[in-house]
Amino acid sequence: MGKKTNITLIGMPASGKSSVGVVLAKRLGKKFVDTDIVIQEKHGKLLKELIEENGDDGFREIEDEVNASLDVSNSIISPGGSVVYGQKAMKHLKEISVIIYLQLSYTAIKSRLGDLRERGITLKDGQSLKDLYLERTPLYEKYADITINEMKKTLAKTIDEICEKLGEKPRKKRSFKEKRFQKITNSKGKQSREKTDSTKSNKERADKKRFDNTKSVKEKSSRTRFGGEINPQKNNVQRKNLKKYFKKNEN
Ligand SMILES: Nc1ncnc2c1ncn2[C@@H]1O[C@H](COP(=O)(O)OP(=O)(O)O)[C@@H](O)[C@H]1O
Ligand SMILES: O=C(O)C1=C[C@@H](OP(=O)(O)O)[C@@H](O)[C@H](O)C1
Ligand SMILES: [Mg+2]
Repeated sequence: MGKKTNITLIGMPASGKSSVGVVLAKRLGKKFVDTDIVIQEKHGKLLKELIEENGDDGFREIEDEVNASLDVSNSIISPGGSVVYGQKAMKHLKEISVIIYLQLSYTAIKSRLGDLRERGITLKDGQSLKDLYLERTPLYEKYADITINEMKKTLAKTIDEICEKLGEKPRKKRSFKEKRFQKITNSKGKQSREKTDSTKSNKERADKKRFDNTKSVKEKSSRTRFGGEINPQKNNVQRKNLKKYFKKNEN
């Protein structure tokens, strides 16, 4: 497993092979290959059309052939869910990649899937989604090097778990405080926290802008009135005078 630079995701349709695959590729700095797209490109037709024209068995032959001749490196490979029927394809994918099975319950798959035929799933006449799930589960289990249970996990959590199982460094998690507040240093070198701009409400942003504008107008007028730069920290008399001046002018 150590020398393999490719990762192949297998699992039922809608288990997330394509959506998890593309994000995982970005996370690990790898290329992304959706072999359903390779099939469409090669045959110049949509998967749905290929299934209609060639039947389920004909489509699976095409799928087997395309996946078996995949020549890629440093890639996340996301084949279609039916790839596990292809012996040539699975032998090849096993040789060139670490195989990860994205496992999800039947109920979760059913609720994620919309119109089965529209989505182009290869179902034999009279076969239900439940039959398909039961038929395929042992095949996914047979080929998997690693199994990830996706139940009740967000896409990000699934990716974290894949990385963990692959022995990749975990993403540095920022604490709630870090996300909401940024560290600021005042003129005395003391550190405190202020809400980050992206987490401020519109009202808070508007208030801050108004405060900053007022501050700069006050600073400007104080310079004009008292001449040149002032240092309020050092000059208490000047500070007191300034306070009086602003109080008088604000009323
Ligand atoms: N936690 C999740 N992880 C991955 N996909 C999810 C998740 N929750 C909902 N989904 C949805 O499930 C579907 C997965 O589809 P897709 O990535 O095409 O799967 P596959 O390639 O295995 O058929 C997408 O519509 C995606 O938005
Ligand atoms: O499981 C299937 O029968 C299929 C799944 C599809 O891919 P996804 O698993 O990416 O949806 C696609 O390859 C084809 O329409 C057949
Ligand atoms: Mg897919």
